Amino acid sequence: MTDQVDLYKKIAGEKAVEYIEDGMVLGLGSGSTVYWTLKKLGGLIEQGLNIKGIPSSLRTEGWAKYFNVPLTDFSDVQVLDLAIDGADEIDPNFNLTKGGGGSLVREKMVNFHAKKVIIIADQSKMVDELGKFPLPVEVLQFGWQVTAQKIADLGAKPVLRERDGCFFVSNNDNYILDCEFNSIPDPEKLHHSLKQLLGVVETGLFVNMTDMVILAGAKGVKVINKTNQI
Ligand SMILES: O=C(CO)[C@H](O)[C@H](O)COP(=O)(O)O
Repeated sequence: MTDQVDLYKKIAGEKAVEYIEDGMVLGLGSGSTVYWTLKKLGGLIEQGLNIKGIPSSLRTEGWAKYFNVPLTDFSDVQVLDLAIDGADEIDPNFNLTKGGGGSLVREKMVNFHAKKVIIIADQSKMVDELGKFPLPVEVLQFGWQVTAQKIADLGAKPVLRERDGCFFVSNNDNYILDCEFNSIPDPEKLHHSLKQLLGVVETGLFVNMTDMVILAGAKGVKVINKTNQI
């Protein structure tokens, strides 16, 4: 990642806090862009802002604690006011590919239960069609080989994710298959086809869940609402 991309992530991440209001319960997404939101949020909390958040990954939980962001969970609140999250790809209909960091199940739960979802990203994440970024699919460890074969039958090349020479294990103790589809013309249809396969826990396709996208790039920061998309 270039310093420039890092800067765009910081700009988008910090911009998102403008939509946070006192008393809100927040969904705290995952990834390096969200890091900047959490850092900025920590500063506002120090100045008296009163919010609490549900983290969508153990990594986010660690950052939130570091920045003194009060945390809660679904035993305490069932509806969140606002979720702020990153993405790996965003299409013109605001469908997303997520899960590059391996937290897609918790991210989807947090976003699904939020009244409003804001996605923050650098400009490069905006694409004409999803699919260049291999689609992360969370699967049970048990029998992952047969699940991978069934996904391959749908036209993908699934690769079991590894980190540091070991199989990557998600926060939910599952594996991730990074599935090269190259082109995903109908994200909703593909999501449903994958969900029908035994062994698939969740897909990284987030369809019809995003209300606003904040994109930062060479031309500055752009806030795009679902109603006036590009
Ligand atoms: O879906 C995610 C993690 O599972 C992240 O939101 C996505 O990978 C974007 O990350 P980053 O902000 O680091 O580019």
